[in-house]
Amino acid sequence: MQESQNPIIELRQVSKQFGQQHVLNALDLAVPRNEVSVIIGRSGGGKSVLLKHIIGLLKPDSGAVFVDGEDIVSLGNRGLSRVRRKFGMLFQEAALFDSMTVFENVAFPLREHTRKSRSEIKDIVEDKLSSVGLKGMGYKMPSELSGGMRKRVGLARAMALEPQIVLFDEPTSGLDPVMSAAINELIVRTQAEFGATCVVISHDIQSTMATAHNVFMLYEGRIVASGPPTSIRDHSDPIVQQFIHGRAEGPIQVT
Ligand SMILES: Nc1ncnc2c1ncn2[C@@H]1O[C@H](COP(=O)(O)OP(=O)(O)OP(=O)(O)O)[C@@H](O)[C@H]1O
Repeated sequence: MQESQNPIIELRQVSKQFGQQHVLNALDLAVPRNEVSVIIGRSGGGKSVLLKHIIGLLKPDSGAVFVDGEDIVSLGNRGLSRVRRKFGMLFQEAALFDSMTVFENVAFPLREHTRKSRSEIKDIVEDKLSSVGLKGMGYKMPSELSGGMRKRVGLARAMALEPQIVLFDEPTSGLDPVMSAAINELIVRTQAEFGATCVVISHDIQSTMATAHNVFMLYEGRIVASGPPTSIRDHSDPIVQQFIHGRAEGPIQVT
């Protein structure tokens, strides 16, 4: 099989429980390369736990996690930090350093992880800021920015090391529809321009349908449906239908 056909992230039979609570239940997931994949599911359904397994912040009780063909479950700290270099991550609240300027925030991973010169770093930071529509904004402090702008700075920082995979944790939560559309466009553009694999965690169905090449629905610790947005929209499973149409009535119990 050609490398391009191998999934970039693969979870095989991954189970994880906290106390008596089974969060992941023999979960299988294969994320294709160089596409936008969106993982949807209920609040508290285990999406963040799944994400933490992908970057090795949590280890499964059983099962295997492969990143770029490498089983990461048995890796120690050194191996994990090497693997994590393949990832950029945009956290829910952008997680900027409030005491640093926008420029310093984006420059941070370059200073931490590379030996690039000041002028090289300056060029990269300016390039990343302009690719997220924030050209010339490097001197601002995060507190001076809107929520959407902060997310864009977060994305510029996540892209600074030109990662193979960018993880987005609820990128549109708390944003108005216009700003959500702008962020969605940015995700699609990030994928297309950088050829990155984008993995998005979301319960924003409209954004999912607009951005995803592939949708995976997580329910009761397993992926219960996967495929392109159209196939998810027309899926026959009543659980999928209830979730994507946001109905209170149906097999999913509101607790
Ligand atoms: N370290 C932990 N210890 C104990 N329980 C945990 C831990 N991490 C997560 N959980 C539990 O696992 C379940 C899934 O949590 P998770 O944060 O993955 O949900 P989620 O799908 O990301 O939710 P949301 O959409 O609301 O962010 C929750 O019930 C949570 O309390």
